[in-house]
Amino acid sequence: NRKHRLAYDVERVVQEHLTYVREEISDGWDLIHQEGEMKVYRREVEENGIVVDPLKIFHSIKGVTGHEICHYFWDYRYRMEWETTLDSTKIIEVLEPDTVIFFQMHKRVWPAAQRDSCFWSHIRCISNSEEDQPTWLVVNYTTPHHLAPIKSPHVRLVANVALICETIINEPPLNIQDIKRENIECKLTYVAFVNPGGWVPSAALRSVAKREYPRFLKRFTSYVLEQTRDKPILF
Ligand SMILES: O=S(=O)(CCO)c1ccc(-c2ccc(C3CCCC3)c([C@@H]3C[C@@H]3c3ccccn3)c2)cc1
Repeated sequence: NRKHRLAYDVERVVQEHLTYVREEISDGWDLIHQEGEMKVYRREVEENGIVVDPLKIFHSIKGVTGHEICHYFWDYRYRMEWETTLDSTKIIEVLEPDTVIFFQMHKRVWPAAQRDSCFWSHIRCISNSEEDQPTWLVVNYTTPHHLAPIKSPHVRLVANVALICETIINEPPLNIQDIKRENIECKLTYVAFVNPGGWVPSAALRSVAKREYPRFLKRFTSYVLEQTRDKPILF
């Protein structure tokens, strides 16, 4: 039986991401940016002349767990502290404790019209059978909502975004409570399928994406490091 009206959609999209995240970077993906452990790949795709380039970022961050990364990404309370490309974000519906619906106003990227987005956002822990750490993930997926009417001149973004995290414990000490932050590492995969929802100059959008995604992920992961530095590890 269904937990809420979007439960089937959430399940389907989560399973899709779990299937594709393991897919090796095949040909057709260009490495467009590399910075330390961060590798940013993009495929150039246009639909009806609109740039909808899929984006895939691999990154590993020492000193935090996948649970901590997903917690700070999903929880709206922190969003405006790390998201510099938003004018506003608000929860418009809580479907269940780990699934909410957000409405966001994105900062205008001249000369394009201002974008807004409405998506369900779901956080989940997937504990695999082996003893190693579970996988944590967050999915943000566009959904219509009566409290998020599309109002001109704003253009509704269409987004399917996932942040999938594994936690690695390097040189595990004998008992788990002795694990220190220098023993842990989060390996994350961030995928974003963003359709700007209306025409944007291709070159402009590609250069904005190339600049903004690495910046956004770097700022977000630095924010989590600083928030968790002196807190007990959240596995
Ligand atoms: O990871 S999330 O779910 C975090 C929750 O907020 C997410 C991240 C990014 C976006 C996003 C929204 C708008 C735009 C463009 C489209 C036309 C004009 C603005 C872009 C383009 C790719 C460039 C971009 C990339 C990163 C950050 C901002 N800008 C991306 C949406 C959701």
